Amino acid sequence: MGFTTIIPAAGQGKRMGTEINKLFLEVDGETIIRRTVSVFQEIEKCEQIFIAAHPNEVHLMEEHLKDFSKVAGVIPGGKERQHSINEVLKVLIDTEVVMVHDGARPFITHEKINQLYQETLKNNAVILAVQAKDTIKRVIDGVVEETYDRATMFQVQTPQSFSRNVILQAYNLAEKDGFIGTDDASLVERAGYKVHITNGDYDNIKITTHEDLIIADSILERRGNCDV
Ligand SMILES: Nc1ccn([C@@H]2O[C@H](COP(=O)(O)OP(=O)(O)OP(=O)(O)O)[C@@H](O)[C@H]2O)c(=O)n1
Ligand SMILES: C[C@](O)(CO)[C@H](O)COP(=O)(O)O
Repeated sequence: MGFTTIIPAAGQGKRMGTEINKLFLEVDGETIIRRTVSVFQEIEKCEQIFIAAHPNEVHLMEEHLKDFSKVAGVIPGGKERQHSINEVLKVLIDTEVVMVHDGARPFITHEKINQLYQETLKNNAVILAVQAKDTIKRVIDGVVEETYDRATMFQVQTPQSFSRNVILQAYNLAEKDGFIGTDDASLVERAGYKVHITNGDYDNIKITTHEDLIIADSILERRGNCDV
């Protein structure tokens, strides 16, 4: 038994501010999306990878990733990240565990993916998270409403991993209710399941703005370009 990976890659990269989808930008000579896909390609338990691509970039993405044998399909994505993932869920068969991982997080490691997979076999819904380093406050109209106990605050990452029936049920319910969440786990939570966390990695950044490219270079330099 193994798992299927869904990689949402259909965004516009508006906050990056480049003309092309940020996932086609290169970090140290390799595109962000190829870096992300190659980590999953090398994981023995990853059986297949589906990519959600912008409808205008499906062919480009297929060509760009054609040498990855585990890429089983490039599916046209939707308006929001959640819609893109939902389009892939509709074509998924023959898998018991589904991992969703942002195309924009190329520094995920083999160790973290394998750890997450093992945890998903014990619990049906598991996500990577790191302890918040800053104090988190709830703010409305520029005024602080509440300060949270930092010990209970976590920043969540991807991959987020689920038994197939759990993620399918959660996505169907969200679609029925017109609910849009900023991550997959929030859909699973509102469907009534317990979502567990396992230790993430502060290097597992989501490349979102231009400054993140500088951080990306420094992560690669520290890793010597090989430690995944
Ligand atoms: N309609 C969308 C929007 C986002 N994504 C993907 O979801 C991941 C996380 O999204 P984010 O980093 O916010 O990427 P963008 O949406 O491209 O960025 P922005 O919000 O700045 O436009 C990315 O891999 C992105 O390609 C997607 O598949 N479909
Ligand atoms: C799913 C996610 O990466 C968890 O941190 C994040 O919520 C994606 O957010 P975005 O708005 O699509 O960048």
